[in-house]
Amino acid sequence: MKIFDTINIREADKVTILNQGLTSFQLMERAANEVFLWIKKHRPDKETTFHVFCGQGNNGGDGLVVARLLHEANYPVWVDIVAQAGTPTPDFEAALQKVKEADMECNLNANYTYEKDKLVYIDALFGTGLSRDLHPEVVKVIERINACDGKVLSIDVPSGMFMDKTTAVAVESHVVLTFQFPKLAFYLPGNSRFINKIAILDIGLDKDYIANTPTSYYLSDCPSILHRYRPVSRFAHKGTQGHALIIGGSYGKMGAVVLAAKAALKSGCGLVTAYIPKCGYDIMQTAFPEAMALTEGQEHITKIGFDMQPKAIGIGPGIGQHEETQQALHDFLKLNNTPLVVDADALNILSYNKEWLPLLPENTIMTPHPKELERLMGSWNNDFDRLEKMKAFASAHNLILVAKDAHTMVVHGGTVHINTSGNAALATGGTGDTLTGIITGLLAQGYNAVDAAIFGVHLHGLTADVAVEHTGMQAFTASDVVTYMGKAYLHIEAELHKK
Ligand SMILES: NC(=O)C1=CN([C@@H]2O[C@H](COP(=O)(O)OP(=O)(O)OC[C@H]3O[C@@H](n4cnc5c(N)ncnc54)[C@H](O)[C@@H]3O)[C@@H](O)[C@H]2O)[C@@H](O)CC1
Ligand SMILES: [K+]
Repeated sequence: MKIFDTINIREADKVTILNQGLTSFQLMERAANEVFLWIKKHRPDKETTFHVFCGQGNNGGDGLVVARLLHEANYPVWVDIVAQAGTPTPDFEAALQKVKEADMECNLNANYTYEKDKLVYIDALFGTGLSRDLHPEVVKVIERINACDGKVLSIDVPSGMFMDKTTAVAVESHVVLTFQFPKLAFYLPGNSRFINKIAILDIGLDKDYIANTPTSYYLSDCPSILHRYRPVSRFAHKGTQGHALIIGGSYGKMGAVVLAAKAALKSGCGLVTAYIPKCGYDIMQTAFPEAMALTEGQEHITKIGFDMQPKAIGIGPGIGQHEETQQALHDFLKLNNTPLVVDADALNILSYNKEWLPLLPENTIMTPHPKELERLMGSWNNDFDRLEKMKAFASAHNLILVAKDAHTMVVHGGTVHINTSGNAALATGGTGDTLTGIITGLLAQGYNAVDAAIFGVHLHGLTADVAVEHTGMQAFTASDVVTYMGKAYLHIEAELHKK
């Protein structure tokens, strides 16, 4: 799904108005009606009081239309218009006129009469048009909303959130009902406290404009990753499903390579070989009998060489940073042309030896967590700066960056795919190793590198989404990524058959 910036969203509005023969107020009414229908579906009881806070731009106009529709449907509604939140737009004025005609409680001076129970706040102070810092009075309103017990529904955007720069103060919303497109700012780590759930409402914007307008940002939700999925052929055998090689492990860190190897096999590849130091031989053969094992070095890897021809290689889980291992990595990279996934200490070794980066095959996939990312490409000033630096780094080295976070981002060329699957259960040791295994396993099966990264990240998150119902959040472990991979695939198959 495409993520557009504010300029493209405005353009999409204009094109829609023109092509569908609408007025801009009719589009506002259509958008607000979608919000109203969502509320009616999710809040059918009519005892809830809706307290609508409106600014005076078009977001405030949306708020007024929603308030009127709720009133007409016999919900109790209060409206406060906040004078310092924008200057009235023509569509806001039109919406206000209709509110007045509907004879509703509408508080033009905004003296904020709060009720205690059964309260839902509708946040319509600012939308995508916020362009400068908030007036102190608006900050006060937002702080009061955030301090209250009621549920907060934000229309389009949590008010106060900037679309293209760092946000200091914004509404902490429970659900953002956003129009047509997900917004980039929703998925940035610095904005996490303002966002809980996001519902994307289709307001019928021009389909051709959406399809034909390029963007750098995409959301990877389940429907949009389906075209990257390669179901297993009826004629498959272990030879056609690909052979993955996982290189890693050192004394005390064998679990990482066991997890990665298991995840590679469970992702669907035909064969997995683990290349490990001798101290890990018994561990690997016992913990994971399906894997073949090659050993070299006693407690850490001192050389990397093998006769087999894997389809893909994942390197790094548990490998450590011993000097001999560093040299072994360098010598391996000089000779290797096989598609590669680099993780953990292999990434750290590369961070200390950036002159080795040109040795990586084109489209090598790197899977750094935030600290590893910083070591690789330097620090960033804010989330937007981080995005620019990731795009520059991936392009400069012809790499695919998988920047792990609550919303993992897959960056290649100038394009960023933001993942939506997964949950906080994944914040536990070893889940990164399973991601390396999954992506390596997919590469081995013949997925191209971009598909392997985007689909693999989604699949990995999905294991946690399907697992938590059974494991709970706290008790989920990296081994559960492996255990629930089958269920995650079944979920994807079910989505595929819905189409
Ligand atoms: N296609 C869509 O997405 C649609 C969007 N609509 C709504 O229109 C909104 C955008 O409307 P606007 O562009 O009017 O912008 P907003 O309603 O977000 O309000 C910003 C207004 O206040 C001014 N302003 C900016 N920063 C300010 C500040 N710190 N203090 C005071 N005033 C400030 C701006 O000049 C602008 O007029 C969307 O978020 C959405 O809610 C809908 O009405 C129709 C369809
Ligand atoms: K809003």
